[in-house]
Amino acid sequence: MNVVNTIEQSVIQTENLQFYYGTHHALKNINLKFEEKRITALIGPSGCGKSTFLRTMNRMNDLIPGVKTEGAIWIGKENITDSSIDPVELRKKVGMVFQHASVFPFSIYENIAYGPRIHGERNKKVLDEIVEENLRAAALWDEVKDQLDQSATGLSGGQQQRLTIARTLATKPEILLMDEPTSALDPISTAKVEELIQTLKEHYTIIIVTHNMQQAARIADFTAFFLNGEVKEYGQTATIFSNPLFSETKEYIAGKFG
Ligand SMILES: Nc1ncnc2c1ncn2[C@@H]1O[C@H](COP(=O)(O)OP(=O)(O)OP(=O)(O)O)[C@@H](O)[C@H]1O
Repeated sequence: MNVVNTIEQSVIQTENLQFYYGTHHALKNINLKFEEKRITALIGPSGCGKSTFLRTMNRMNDLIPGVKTEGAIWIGKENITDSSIDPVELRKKVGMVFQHASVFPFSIYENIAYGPRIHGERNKKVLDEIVEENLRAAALWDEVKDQLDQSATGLSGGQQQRLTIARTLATKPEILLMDEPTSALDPISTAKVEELIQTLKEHYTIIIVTHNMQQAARIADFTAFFLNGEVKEYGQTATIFSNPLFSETKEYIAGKFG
């Protein structure tokens, strides 16, 4: 089943999206609209296609040999599955945060400044501003402002994840894709990252894969339940969790399979 959200403010929208790993049909006719400056959670059992779907939205799957995408993914008027789209430019607009924080083995400062510098920014004052602005945006500034020259690898797991988010924000994305961003974190770090994600929706459209049902219920405005490569059910999170249409959704949320 495919449910199209009727709200007009969508930033990214898939249309009859199909995805194949060789002969394996991993995504089947996905039609979803993601509303601007809202958090959408993608939930569903292992292997149902959540990560594959997330990766189609910034063309990360292109790197895998033998894959095929059909249908369209619209960002504004652009179909980003089109071969004319530069994936490097696309990934600036559609940033991605992974399960494990991927800090560079450099200083905290350099983790943020590196990207803008390789894109040509040489002015130290401007770089200082970029570092501060993005560390603040990722709710990390107060914790690290006196140790910017120290190695990022010395930070806690939760701080490293927020640093990874700060680095992603420095590319000025519109859309943030998050693939289980807290699954490797302890409960306190998870709470801080969740709080951060909720503040980020003021400026960004966020799509997050999570196996943590409480997390989806806490932070997501909308939820899409994936099953066997299809969107089985989509709607407001409160409705999906309290009054789902399908028994499969209800059973998955209740932890009866997964
Ligand atoms: N690189 C790949 N090559 C071939 N098949 C793949 C590849 N990555 C994923 N698949 C297959 O595609 C299907 C969807 O996988 P995907 O990782 O998207 O699911 P998922 O819902 O994110 O699972 P999980 O919750 O366990 O991360 C699975 O059958 C998986 O085995």
